[in-house]
Amino acid sequence: MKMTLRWFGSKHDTVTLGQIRQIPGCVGVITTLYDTKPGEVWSRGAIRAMKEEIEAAGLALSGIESVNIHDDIKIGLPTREQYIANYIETLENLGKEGIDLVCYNFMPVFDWTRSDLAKERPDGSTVLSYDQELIDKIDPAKMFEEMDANSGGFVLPGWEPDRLARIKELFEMYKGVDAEKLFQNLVYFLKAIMPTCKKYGIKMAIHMDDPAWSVFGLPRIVNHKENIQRILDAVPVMNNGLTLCTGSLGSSPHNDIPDMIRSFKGRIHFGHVRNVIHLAPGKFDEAAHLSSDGSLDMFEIMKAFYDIGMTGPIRPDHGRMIWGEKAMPGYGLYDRALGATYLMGLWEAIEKSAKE
Ligand SMILES: O=C(O)[C@@H](O)[C@@H](O)[C@H](O)[C@H](O)CO
Ligand SMILES: [Fe+2]
Repeated sequence: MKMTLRWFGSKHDTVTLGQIRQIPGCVGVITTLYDTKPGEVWSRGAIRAMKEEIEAAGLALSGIESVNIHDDIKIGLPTREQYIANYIETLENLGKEGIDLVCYNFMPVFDWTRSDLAKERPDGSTVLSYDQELIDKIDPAKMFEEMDANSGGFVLPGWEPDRLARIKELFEMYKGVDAEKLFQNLVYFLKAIMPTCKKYGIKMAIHMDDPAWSVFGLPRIVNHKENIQRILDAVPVMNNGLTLCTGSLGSSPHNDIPDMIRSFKGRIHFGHVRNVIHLAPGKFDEAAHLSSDGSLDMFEIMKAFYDIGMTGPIRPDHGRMIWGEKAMPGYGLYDRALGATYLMGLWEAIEKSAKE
């Protein structure tokens, strides 16, 4: 396991590489070219510059999160061919720069969804939270405005404003796309990119849907054990793998996460580890990483990662906002640093007791 932190680049992030370097045990960052749009080709020069900046700060570029997938690929439009060709070119440029891990998601229209980006918890910290009853009252077309108004001026990953203009049109375009069609479109995409992934040893790591159930009537296909296994089986090569996100899977109390980690052994290339607290069906808050602060058993989760011989990067996923920090919701420095050191403490204990 390599401990890493997500970083949005010096133009967009309040957290610096120098600060990340000082988190004990944190060896790399997971990053992206935040200014690129889904469907655009990433130039080799831009990738190299990003890598050099990170390495100059004494850290590794441990993977990309995300190279986003254009909606035409998810919908399965004829125009997907060009966007797939562009994606392949981006993968080639990443491969040539020695980058071998790419996280992405296959959620229609919206990336992760929350009803509140700064819900106050009893200790005064604020967290991202989800309440299905509140979401049901929101007009999906207004969702971008809601998120934007609550984001404290930061551009949220997956909620880039240029998508706002197309929201109604996007909903129209997804009308004929049910879960089966979405799955077939994912398989089509994966089959098309696999030769390039094999050539450069690139591990594609699909992120789980968040929350793990259908939102605004849009289909979900990466949300529970059987669905995820079906994706792995459809393209049964190592390069078709997972970003195992405990917070996304953990939004549903029905997901047995340690069991899923064990059964997906060999196909988990990246881990997002965070805790959530279940409040009622369809209602949860993000919590501190500590097991006792939420509903997930982080010891069992880290133990499962240890048992499968996880060698890829793990990052503390979203953190709470604490100590007056002003940062992108979920992505402040302080609580993610606490999370990283806590997870490394669990790992050290598991590792040492396994050797006794
Ligand atoms: O990790 C998470 O839960 C989120 O921050 C997502 O935005 C995630 O980065 C994407 O779904 C991956 O493509
Ligand atoms: Fe995640």
